[in-house]
Amino acid sequence: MQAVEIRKNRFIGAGHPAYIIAEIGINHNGSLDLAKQLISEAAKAGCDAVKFQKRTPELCVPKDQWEKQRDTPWGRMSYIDYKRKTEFGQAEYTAIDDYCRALGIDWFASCWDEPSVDFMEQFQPVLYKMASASLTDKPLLDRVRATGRPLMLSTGMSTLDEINQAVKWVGLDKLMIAHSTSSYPCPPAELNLRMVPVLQGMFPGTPIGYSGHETGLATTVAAVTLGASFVERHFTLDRAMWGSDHAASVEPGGMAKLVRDIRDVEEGLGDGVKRVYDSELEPRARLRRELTPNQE
Ligand SMILES: C=C(OP(=O)(O)O)C(=O)O
Repeated sequence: MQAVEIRKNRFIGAGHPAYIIAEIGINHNGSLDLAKQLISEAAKAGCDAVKFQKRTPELCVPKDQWEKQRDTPWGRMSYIDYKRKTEFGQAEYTAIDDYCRALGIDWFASCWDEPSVDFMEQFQPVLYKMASASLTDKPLLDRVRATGRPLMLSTGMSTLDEINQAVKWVGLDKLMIAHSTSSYPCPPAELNLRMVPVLQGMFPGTPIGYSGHETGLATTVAAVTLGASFVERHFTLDRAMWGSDHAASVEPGGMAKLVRDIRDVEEGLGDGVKRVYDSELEPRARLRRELTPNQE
């Protein structure tokens, strides 16, 4: 499997530590302060990157939903106004870019429409993520590919035919593919983690990862054991916060544990070459019975 170099000396793929992404998405609830706290906690937990979702609400919300009324922490308002209120713009993303640089953590976004890709380009992101919902959106995939940056393609809610079609459209250059199931939260029975090696078999030269929406941590660690070279989990300060993605997110303590467990598993997997370690010599001498020649 080839690795994709997303920035100088940071590769995603076989032989490199799993790239761990804290998906802030829309869990900042429109607050830059909250976004900064999330970035800081993700960096403390040892994550490689934080991720956001960038949309132009007028292009992403179907027209028949615009005027639907909704209760929000800011009072009752139309769905389109709510989406506008929770969308970050120039000032917030400039501050996020500065903050992430200062903390030494990567950041990028999934872009849900073409102007959002054009907007993100000013920040020269390490990569673009395409959400599972965008896998069949050829104009958007084309726009992202035209940037020449690495692409992480998520495959939730998709058939194998749709995945093959999307890969034909985008090509294999600097491509990474994430297995995912788009249920929030996703029950273990629908995680289907064996799709990680199946996708690896379908696309042998391409780093395969995992974008998880389960509530626990063990299954994300298992995805790494099965070969995922990057993982993404939603991230929140408090799962009880108002908003659609908080409940299926990981809190800072959980994220620190997840990072630690992934790093332990990566180290623990070893190289598969059987050897007797020096640390085993003393127990070996002490615990093995001394056999007489005719017992051997
Ligand atoms: C929804 C997203 O991703 P996924 O489909 O991997 O959950 C996203 O990145 O915005």
